[in-house]
Amino acid sequence: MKRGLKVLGKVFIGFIVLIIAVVLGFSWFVKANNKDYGDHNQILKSERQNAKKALVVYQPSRGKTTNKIAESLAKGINQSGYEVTINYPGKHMSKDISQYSIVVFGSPVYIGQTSTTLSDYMKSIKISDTQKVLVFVTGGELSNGELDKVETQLGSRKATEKVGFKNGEKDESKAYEIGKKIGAE
Ligand SMILES: Cc1cc2nc3c(=O)[nH]c(=O)nc-3n(C[C@H](O)[C@H](O)[C@H](O)COP(=O)(O)O)c2cc1C
Repeated sequence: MKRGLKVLGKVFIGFIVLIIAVVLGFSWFVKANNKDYGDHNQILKSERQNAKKALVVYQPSRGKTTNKIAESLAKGINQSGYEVTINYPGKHMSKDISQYSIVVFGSPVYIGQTSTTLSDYMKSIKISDTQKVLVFVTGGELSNGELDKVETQLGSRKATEKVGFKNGEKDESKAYEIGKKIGAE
């Protein structure tokens, strides 16, 4: 009887430790999604003279999936003749984005949540109706809700295009083609 209670106690403690580890692990991911990672300005130049400009702003993800998608989209837009600026959202970013004809916003999804660093930046800027806006999210189990949540941060206007990347093998080439297409339109 005493031994049985001892085993039960150990199982209970193990269960509590497991729960704490899971909660800490989840909060680590959520925290990363809401962190300002600072200036990571990168410019893809165009060979065209007086090339039109595009901006790709994305929250990096732990495994770099979102980074790869953002870079592929940027390469596609660049291939269509645009000079593309890529950066993370945050306080370092200019609030005047009127020079960009195309603007891309991207976020990973952790526990149903998109990045608040990205949404705070989106809420702080003005986007005109003449600018093309692409919104994307990355996740394993996406529903339309996450994309809509990011689009809501645009205020009264809608995104030109919304894409969810579900961590598939061909996501990077798909992103490249989408970038090329939006740059060519
Ligand atoms: C702790 C955790 C929670 C996650 N929650 C979701 C979720 O709620 N919905 C979803 O679509 N994907 C979810 N994912 C998958 C990530 O969104 C997906 O892997 C995303 O592309 C970020 O990739 P990366 O961290 O591998 O770079 C989760 C992943 C982890 C590790």
